[in-house]
Amino acid sequence: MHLLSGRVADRLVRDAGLGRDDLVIDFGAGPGSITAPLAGTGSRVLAVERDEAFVRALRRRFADQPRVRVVHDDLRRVRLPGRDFAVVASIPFAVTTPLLRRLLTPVPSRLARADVVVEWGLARRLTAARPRDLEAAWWAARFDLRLVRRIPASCFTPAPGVDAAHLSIRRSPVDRRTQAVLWTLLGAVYRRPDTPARHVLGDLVAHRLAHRVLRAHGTDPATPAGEVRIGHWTAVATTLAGDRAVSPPPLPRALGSGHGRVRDR
Ligand SMILES: C[S@+](CC[C@H](N)C(=O)[O-])C[C@H]1O[C@@H](n2cnc3c(N)ncnc32)[C@H](O)[C@@H]1O
Repeated sequence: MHLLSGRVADRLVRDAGLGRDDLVIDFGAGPGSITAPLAGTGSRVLAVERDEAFVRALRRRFADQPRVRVVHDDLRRVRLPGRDFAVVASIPFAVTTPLLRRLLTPVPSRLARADVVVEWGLARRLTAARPRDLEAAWWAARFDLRLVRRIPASCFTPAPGVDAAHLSIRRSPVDRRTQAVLWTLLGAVYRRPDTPARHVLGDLVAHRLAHRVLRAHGTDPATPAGEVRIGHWTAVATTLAGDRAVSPPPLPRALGSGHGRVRDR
């Protein structure tokens, strides 16, 4: 499935706001409809593609552009850069979730920003103010996820059965200690989403502190924990992380690697 018009690719690249200092990855580069405008930004571009014929064509097409490197690999396994990078890509629908897991789950992820095409329904789910599960909450608490626009199925060939969306992803400045608090907090929330927030938080810190912190962030302590907006949980975690009396358990090992899958136990 490839983009028919250059307009969608141009807009994605424009919104990404890249310059010469950036390193950007196009996952599933295909014929290069996104790689080409990316090359025009002057950034260093990695075009990852697993199909041999496309790889050969991409290498020919960008042979005179030393800042474009074509990587023949599977996006689920390719080594990710050890420095901050951006992603601009129309991600193959079948492997969107494994790729997002690699980019958004690990605590040490070097993903700084992404402008990607994903399935419309997935973009809607990931940008809900109240994520429906722990994984979506973990991503939304540490990255600003926005649905930029709908992209009709007719913009692709062959046309998929569903529309797509431009999803914008920007890393939020959440330090490691706050992430440790967040992990414990969100794990508790998604184990008991129907329980009042004050009880869920009150099982982790003193009841008076739980009450005070929830109120300070404009959350009624009686609200079911799963209905509290994700931005409020991030704010609560930030406040608690600043309190030296709070000592969160260490983050699980799976969150430190590039292959983390979010599980709450
Ligand atoms: C939906 S993507 C978009 C292609 C192009 N960037 C565009 O926007 O027109 C399709 C491309 O992803 C490649 N692809 C599919 N699965 C892949 C994987 N696991 N790793 C790397 N490339 C993959 C396919 O070979 C195909 O060229």
